[in-house]
Amino acid sequence: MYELTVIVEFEAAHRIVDYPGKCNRLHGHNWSVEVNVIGTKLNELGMLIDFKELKKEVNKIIEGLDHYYLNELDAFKVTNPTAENLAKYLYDELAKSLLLSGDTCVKSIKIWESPKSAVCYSRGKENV
Ligand SMILES: Nc1nc2c(c(=O)[nH]1)N=C([C@H](O)[C@H](O)COP(=O)(O)OP(=O)(O)OP(=O)(O)O)CN2
Ligand SMILES: [Zn+2]
Repeated sequence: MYELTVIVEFEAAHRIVDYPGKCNRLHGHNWSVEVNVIGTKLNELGMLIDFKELKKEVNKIIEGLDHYYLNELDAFKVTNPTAENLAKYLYDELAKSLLLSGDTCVKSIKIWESPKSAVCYSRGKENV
């Protein structure tokens, strides 16, 4: 099994609606997103998936978040833009958009809200 990782970053503002504390107020983060893809079959170049291709797909999704107020986006108008919900959103969007061959699939999305706080989202293949 190969496990491949790319990391992308974006900046965005949010507020955690109904949070009993300061995170209820509008504030921003430099988010760091770690994408993990797994699989067993390498292509003719000896790659699971080209880092370049993977980053391109991740960045297409990130473009929709970068420098936005996340609570105003369709995905987070009702769902609180917590690190948990952002991780799942990124996982779902990437699983939809990524052209993967064989048994290659998105394993997990880990999103860092700060250098000390992160959430990792993953799920079994049966729920994809
Ligand atoms: N499980 C989660 N907990 C919290 C989330 C979250 O998304 N998932 N988010 C927040 C807030 O967004 C907040 O901005 C971050 O909280 P926190 O790390 O506590 O804030 P600071 O960076 O200011 O760290 P301090 O240790 O308080 O200085 C809260 N919790
Ligand atoms: Zn926050």
